[in-house]
Amino acid sequence: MAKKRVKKPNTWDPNYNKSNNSGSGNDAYITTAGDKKIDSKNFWNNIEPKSEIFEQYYKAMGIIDNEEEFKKMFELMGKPLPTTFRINTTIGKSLQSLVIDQLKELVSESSGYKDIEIDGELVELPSPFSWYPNEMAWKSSIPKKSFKKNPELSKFHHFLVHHNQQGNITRQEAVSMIPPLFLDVQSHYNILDMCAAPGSKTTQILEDLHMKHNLENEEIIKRSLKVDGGDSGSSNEKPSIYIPKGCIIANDVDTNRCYMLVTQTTRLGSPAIIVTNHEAQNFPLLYSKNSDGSESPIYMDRILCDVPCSGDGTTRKNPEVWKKWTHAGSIGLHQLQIKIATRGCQLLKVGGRMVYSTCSMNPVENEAVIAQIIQKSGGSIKLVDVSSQYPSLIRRPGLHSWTVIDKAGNFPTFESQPEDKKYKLSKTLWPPTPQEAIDMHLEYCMRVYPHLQDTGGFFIAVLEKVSDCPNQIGKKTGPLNQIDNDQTIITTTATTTTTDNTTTTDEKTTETTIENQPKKQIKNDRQPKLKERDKRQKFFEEPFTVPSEELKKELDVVSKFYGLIEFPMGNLLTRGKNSQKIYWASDSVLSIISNESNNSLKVINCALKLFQRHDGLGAMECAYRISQDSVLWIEPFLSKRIITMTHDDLVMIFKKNEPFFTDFNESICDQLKAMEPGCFVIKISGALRETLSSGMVFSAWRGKVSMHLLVSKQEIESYKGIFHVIDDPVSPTNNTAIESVKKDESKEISSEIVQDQPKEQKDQN
Ligand SMILES: C[S@@+](CC[C@H](N)C(=O)[O-])C[C@H]1O[C@@H](n2cnc3c(N)ncnc32)[C@H](O)[C@@H]1O
Repeated sequence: MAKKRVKKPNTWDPNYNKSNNSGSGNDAYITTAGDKKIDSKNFWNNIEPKSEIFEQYYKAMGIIDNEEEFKKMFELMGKPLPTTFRINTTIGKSLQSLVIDQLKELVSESSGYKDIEIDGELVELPSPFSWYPNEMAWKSSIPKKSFKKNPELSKFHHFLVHHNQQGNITRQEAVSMIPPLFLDVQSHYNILDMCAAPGSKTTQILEDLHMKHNLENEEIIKRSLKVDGGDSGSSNEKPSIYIPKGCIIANDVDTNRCYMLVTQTTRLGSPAIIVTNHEAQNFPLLYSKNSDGSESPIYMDRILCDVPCSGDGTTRKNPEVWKKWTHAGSIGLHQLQIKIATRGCQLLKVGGRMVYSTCSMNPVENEAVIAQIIQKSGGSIKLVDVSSQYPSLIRRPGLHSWTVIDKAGNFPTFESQPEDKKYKLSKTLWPPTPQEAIDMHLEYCMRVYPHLQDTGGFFIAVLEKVSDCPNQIGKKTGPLNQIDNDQTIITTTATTTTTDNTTTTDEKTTETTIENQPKKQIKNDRQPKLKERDKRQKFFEEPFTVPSEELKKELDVVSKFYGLIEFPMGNLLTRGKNSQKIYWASDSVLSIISNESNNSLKVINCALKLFQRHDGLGAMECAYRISQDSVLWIEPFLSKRIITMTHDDLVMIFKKNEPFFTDFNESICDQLKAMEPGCFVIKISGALRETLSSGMVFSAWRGKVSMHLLVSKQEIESYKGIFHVIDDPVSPTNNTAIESVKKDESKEISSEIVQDQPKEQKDQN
């Protein structure tokens, strides 16, 4: 389904990250590469990109044996990152190729994009990454200040802003795109993203989850357009096939960051997502109900374990790393990383794949963690050799040995530590024996160093589960088979502070195996105990539920009102007492949410908001409005209350805000008059890209004599800019307009994150 996205914040706006204060994850840049601020002392906050102990540590570690190369790497680590972005896959294949064609044309030599010099320096051409499939990811090293200085460059900037606004491209750091690629997502998979916020990888995975059906159904889209001339929006094909069978559960321990996840993923508008708020190391095993009433554990097909880390590969966007780097940073996180990865292994399906990643180069957070989980797994977890996948991605093999150094010295082995230190540093920090390292193929891990392809530093390991783990949860096996050996309860007394994407953790851990628990308690308690801290941090989110019989009757009225044809009414969920909001869930999401055995799942948000009830507008046939977030999805199912308009009609609506029916041509005026008051859908006619708005869909309100769009003010202002209803906000000659739109967008982003998100959650009733 060719989907055009709306409500995209402008991530090229230098105010963007300041206002959303996302502060972490791989895409939480303070500003864009090449921006004036990056080059100035402001970006580095007067921090000199240098640290003796940092450099010395990696030199001693011998991660790169060639001295020149090592020097080159550290020099680059003190320079800003290029701007990188992905073309979204959910927009459909035709639109994808159109965006790529436009990009190529824009940066081609024939467009005058040759030997452009700015301030005496030759500008490098934007180009696709050779390792990313189908030219869907690009890099640009053009400094922002240059956009104003050259008309060809300003056209490129215009392109970026426009397509970002339209949701056709997403800004994402290059290394952050790697782990989802190795997850090898299929649309029927259940996927768990254990530490997901702010959600750049989740978004990419979610797109992949939807991609297969997009490719498969491209032909179907064309056929249905032919049948109805492309303007009625209805289709002869069953539209429900567009929804992936699987789902992604995006989890994060930090509630505020979970709301960022909601913002990121809502933009994609998917019914196949659940956002949860758990400690990843205690993430509960979920169950599905079988037709005979029994239950089966849901093991995940894919798990992304992008753990909190010291982030010392992120110096190019987080200059603070230079100031804060210590030996202890990685050591303090090592145990938590092991626990999260261990839980991931327990929740993984046999035959499933888990990708472990960090934006740290420290083996203590990487190979040491992998070695430990393989050793503990009794042969059930293996590293996968992915050297033949994405061969043009330049990477170095995982290390077989390393040294553990703390600020007091350098300890070649665990045993060589002074006695008084031994209780402080865990043995797992040290490398396995050389033979063990060979046997577990630590070289299959991947190290991406900044200088290899002008990125940040990153570590990725692809693991496969070949059999049940020794302490497999959810299995009634072995001596513990009288009870549902569900959990190894990990009680972690931890103070986890997350700043940017570095996390400092001070923790003491006790693992209590099932034997130590009173039987009765375990039997009745499938989910891990809430930690004291979690109990204090009460969970206020209202649960999602399946509609009551009474609500189902109301929804039948809604279905008739909009003339829904073949819409999966059984896949609806509601939230809160008054059922004001109705959500559309994929089969997997529905199966998880509707099973009361999963009630302890702390769901922040899930599925796709479809309808919102608005009472108090006087008597009307249907009080449920279609949410703008889901209008693209529901439009193919509508047989009523849909009006096709032209680009010019849309521009007129933007100009007048609330035009009278009589402001439209006779045909539209008659259609409006013939409708009962209430929500309706506007589809803009025209073949792909015939006009800027062709194919766009809007939720709208039919009043007594006039109509208006049910779209936020900020979005309307952005559209006005794009459609030249006001001065072009991205024109290089119109700085005042740029500033005003940027201001609005930053307001929108910050209010979405700071106010709307929690509010949205609060009034889910
Ligand atoms: C490196 S960031 C993840 C970036 C994210 N995967 C992305 O691509 O946008 C690590 C995340 O782990 C979260 N975190 C820290 N400790 C955690 C825990 N015990 N369980 C789950 N999440 C945790 C942090 O809040 C942070 O959002």
